[in-house]
Amino acid sequence: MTKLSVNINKIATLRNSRGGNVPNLLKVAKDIEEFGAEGITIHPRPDERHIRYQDARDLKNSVTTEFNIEGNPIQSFIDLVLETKPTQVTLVPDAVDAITSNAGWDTITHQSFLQEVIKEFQQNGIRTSVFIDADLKLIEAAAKTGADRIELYTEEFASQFDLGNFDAVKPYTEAAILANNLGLGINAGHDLSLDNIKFFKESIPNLAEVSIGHALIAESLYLGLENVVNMYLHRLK
Ligand SMILES: CC(=O)[C@@H](O)[C@H](O)COP(=O)(O)O
Ligand SMILES: NCC(=O)COP(=O)(O)O
Repeated sequence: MTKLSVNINKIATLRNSRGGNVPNLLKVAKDIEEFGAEGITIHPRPDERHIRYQDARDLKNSVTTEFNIEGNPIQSFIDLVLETKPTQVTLVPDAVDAITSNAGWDTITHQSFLQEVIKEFQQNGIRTSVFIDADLKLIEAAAKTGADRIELYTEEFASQFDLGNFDAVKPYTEAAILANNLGLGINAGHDLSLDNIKFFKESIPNLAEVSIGHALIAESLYLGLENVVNMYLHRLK
């Protein structure tokens, strides 16, 4: 079974556009859990344009499913994660001014840095995951960082799927087989949607978790949040 973790960045974006507390991020997260999602993901960015650092603290006291915090391990992010102690931290090498995540880690170049931060998170009881492209050399190097899991960066798959190029999943399948052999757990995310999730899940052996935000919230505008969460759960069975 693959767990669904809903990324609520877009709920915070909507809230921040008016400066008040509508929609209420904590209530939406609670409702998403009640609708059946197995996790809540946030990706605070240094400019706090959507998720604020205080949101992470508030959510820690309220989320009862798996809590996943994603981000680039700059010192303020490391401090926030060590303070809030989520279930999982997903390390993403996003530039400060990136509109959204646009690359996975070079686990060869940054191996010793990753080893160091991963060790610190693990010593604090936090599961670690490394955002990564479906590249076998980088997956091998990811295993050497000591990470518990990888998160496959699925943007390339999603854009090729939209074009009807279903073979684009092959590198992800191969990456997952290698990761399984190396003892790494497998997560995935970025641009996954109701259209592509079933095919992706069926192509990836032992897919532990997907985190989905942008498409899920957009789909909810038409279909409703509860329906959409359940449609994902159905496709992930
Ligand atoms: C790592 C990843 O792919 C997601 O966290 C994505 O970057 C969401 O962040 P935004 O909502 O800021 O686009
Ligand atoms: N880790 C991926 C994530 O949390 C959501 O990405 P997206 O669905 O907003 O592209």
